[in-house]
Amino acid sequence: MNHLRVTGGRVLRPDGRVERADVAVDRDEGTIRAVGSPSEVDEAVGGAAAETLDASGSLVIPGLVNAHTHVAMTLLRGYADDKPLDPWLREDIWPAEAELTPDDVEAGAELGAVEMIRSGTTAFADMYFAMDRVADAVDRAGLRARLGHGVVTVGKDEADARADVEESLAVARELDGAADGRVRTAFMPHSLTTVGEEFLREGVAEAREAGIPIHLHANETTDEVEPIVEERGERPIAYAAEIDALGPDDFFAHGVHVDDSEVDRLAEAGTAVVHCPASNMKLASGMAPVQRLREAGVTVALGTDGAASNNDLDVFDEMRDAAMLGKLAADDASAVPAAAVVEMATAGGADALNLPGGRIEAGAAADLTVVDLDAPHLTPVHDPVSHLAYAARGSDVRHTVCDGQVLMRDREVLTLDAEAVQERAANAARDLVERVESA
Ligand SMILES: N[C@@H](CCSC[C@H]1O[C@@H](n2cnc3c(=O)[nH]cnc32)[C@H](O)[C@@H]1O)C(=O)O
Ligand SMILES: [Zn+2]
Repeated sequence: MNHLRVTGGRVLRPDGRVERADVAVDRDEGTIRAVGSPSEVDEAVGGAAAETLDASGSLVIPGLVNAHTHVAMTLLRGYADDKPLDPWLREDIWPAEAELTPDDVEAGAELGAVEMIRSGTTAFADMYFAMDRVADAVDRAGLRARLGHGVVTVGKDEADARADVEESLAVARELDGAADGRVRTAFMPHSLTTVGEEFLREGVAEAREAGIPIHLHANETTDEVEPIVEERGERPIAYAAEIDALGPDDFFAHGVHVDDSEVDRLAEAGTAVVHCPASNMKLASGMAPVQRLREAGVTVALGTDGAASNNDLDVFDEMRDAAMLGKLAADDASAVPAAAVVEMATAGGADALNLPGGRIEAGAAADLTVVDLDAPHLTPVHDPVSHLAYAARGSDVRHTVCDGQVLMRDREVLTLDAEAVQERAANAARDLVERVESA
């Protein structure tokens, strides 16, 4: 067996316990072979020689999952801030995106990949365009992702709108299984208000036939809920169900303005919600009822959303924001506790995206993050799970492993040339802004 051994650390197990253990990874299979004491692991792997990753003084956790982003928006980080969603998109973001080339998308996706690897994220969901270039970046980076082309039909003529739907379906069919199976796909209408009903119905029907899941922005702002209620006399989640977009493999971003009936429908349907607390705070969209969603049995994952509304891709920040905002939203300091946000960022994310990973146990995908606890801001360690939620940062990540491959060792990214990626992205962003200004 071609074997990687993570040694000397403490390991976060699926039941939330933290125990001293080694982890043996079968690199050919990309799976975890054994978790246990050094001698137990020796026995399980038959003494096979191994590459080792030192985890002493560190915590080994499942690779974090960023379940909703637009990764190439790293190029627009800090480009337009301090506005609500609708004018922010229409006045700043969409005009800039109109000038983005496929090369830019690739440069931004690579930058995002470096940022994610460095902060311990091993899997993400991405809604954008030029997705073949995003898939290439995922392939080179060694990450895992569920990718889709975002469809917008408002303001487009019939032919353009239909072409956008067709492109999303084609991308979902063609890219599924790319990067040695680490890329999976979804049909991704942008939202229930930016895609017209007939296009939603047609696209969803085709996606269903092909077994492709659906991802969209849902109930993000009141501006998005009210027109649906006014026009249809029903709330967005009911509308989603009516057009057959509320299935057990589907996952919706935001779910900020969902009422009790919608929470129950999501739970019954098994549709996951990706909570994006930083984006919701920054755009002043509102507070998602995370505690209520979880109590109802909805799978809740965490997402950063794009870097232009966050402004980074660090899932550690998202854990802390989710805990803080969840308490404020519920008016209860015991709501959304540390263990809950850690679960949302790991198993919850993997379950929402229906991707392997999210749990450190024999047979699971070898997607692991090793967090260095030897730092002043992480001392003392009364409770490592508390530290993950409330005190650790992405920069505390030491090693990142995805699908059994070491993507970062001792804070050095191995799969991409981080410096070159950063320089290319900075140049692409500068040129982009020049084009936007002269357009
Ligand atoms: N094919 C579409 C692109 C859709 S990609 C997904 C879109 O979501 C946008 N976006 C980013 N963050 C948010 C958010 O928080 N809510 C809604 N849309 C967002 C993003 O800028 C991007 O335009 C077109 O040609 O316009
Ligand atoms: Zn988004």
